[in-house]
Amino acid sequence: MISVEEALGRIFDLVGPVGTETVPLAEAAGRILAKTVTATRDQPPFPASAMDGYALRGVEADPEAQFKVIGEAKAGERFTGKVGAGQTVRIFTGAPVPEGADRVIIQEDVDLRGSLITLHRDLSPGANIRPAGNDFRVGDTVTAPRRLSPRDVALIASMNVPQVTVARKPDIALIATGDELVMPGEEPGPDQIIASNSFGLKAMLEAEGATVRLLPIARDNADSLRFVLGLAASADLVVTIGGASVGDHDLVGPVAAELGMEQAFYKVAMRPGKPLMAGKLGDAAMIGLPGNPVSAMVCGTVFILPALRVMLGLPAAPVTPQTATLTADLASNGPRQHYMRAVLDEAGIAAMDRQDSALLSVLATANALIVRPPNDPERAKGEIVEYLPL
Ligand SMILES: Nc1nc2c(c(=O)[nH]1)N[C@H]1C(S)=C(S)[C@@H](COP(=O)(O)OP(=O)(O)OC[C@H]3O[C@@H](n4cnc5c(N)ncnc54)[C@H](O)[C@@H]3O)O[C@H]1N2
Ligand code: MOO
Repeated sequence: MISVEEALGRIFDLVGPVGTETVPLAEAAGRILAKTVTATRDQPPFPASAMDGYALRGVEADPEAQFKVIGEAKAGERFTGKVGAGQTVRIFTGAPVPEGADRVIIQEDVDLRGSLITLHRDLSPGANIRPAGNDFRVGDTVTAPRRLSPRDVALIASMNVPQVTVARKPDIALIATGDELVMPGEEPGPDQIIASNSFGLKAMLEAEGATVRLLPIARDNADSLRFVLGLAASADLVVTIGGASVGDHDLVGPVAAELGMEQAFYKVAMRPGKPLMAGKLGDAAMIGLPGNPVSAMVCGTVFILPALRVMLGLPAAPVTPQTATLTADLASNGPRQHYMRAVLDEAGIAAMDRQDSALLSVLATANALIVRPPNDPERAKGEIVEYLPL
């Protein structure tokens, strides 16, 4: 059995960036920017008023000084003349500051009578002018790779860039296996249960940026598994669920081998998730997840999400653990790295009572996985432990 770190390294060797596509900016949020965006203009493109008020020559802004209003500048329409001595231009927020003026007096600091303004005795400080290029200049960049936030999208729009090059969404084929499984909404037989892992994993991987195809459930015979694996042929990553262990009906390893899978590893020193396998099946990477629901979701978090990030052009890196203070003792750990379902709150973190890898109700209540290294000794309340947020 290899360590989690070694397994993740071997999975990184199986995957690479899947290529790029161009999308309209309106559809770019959440996508991974693949090509750095460069501003094609300055923002603001001219010195702009930051307030509604009166533009004038700052040296003349003495208390109770008077100015003649000679015109108006609004956002979208500049005043084309020049502001001279004793003159002012009525100006609104976002308007180009007229030539000759270098200060905007806010309208609250002014009395207007006819076409004459008188400044108040106490004036608010500041010129109230945003210099040209104050926000960004031609040539400034939004660098790739990065996941585009709504804030990035607003900035790119402001740079007058209508479409962006992003990583193509990796195509992931998900295959649940087992005679015991039916789809949610179907009528299960007396010995059957509902396929759940595929739905949890689809949600997890799509939230990260993949397109996930749920293929038909493969039955516990080689023909069925061969057939469904055939449907996955064009995928970037094939993920099977279940049938990975050592039982007579655990066929994923043998059938994938028969189809030419080059195995990178089988079995990892982790809990849950021990019977994990990975390899290359044709051009696709293949990951065989254990069937126990919590094992599948934990392996998805620890291995598939980091692999997906590499496929999206992001750096190869494990999920970054965080630290928290234990609010309850922990027993010593065995030889496998243990990902314990836990609840994190303001007081700290505590492992949940039931850690069976079949319990989705426990996983759904958990909001963190405490990471226990192999052979970690007993840990007492108050000690610091590492965890992965869920
Ligand atoms: N003799 C041994 N038995 C087992 C070992 C072992 O080392 N020696 N390992 C155990 C561990 S650990 C795990 S994890 C499981 C993994 O087994 P498989 O990957 O072969 O999974 P299955 O047997 O197909 O299923 C296990 C369990 O999960 C349920 N399942 C499967 N797929 C789904 C799905 N899509 N949605 C919901 N539930 C699913 C399945 O019904 C079983 O209950 O093996 C142990 N055994
Ligand atoms: O490795 Mo199994 O995943 O502990 O239930």
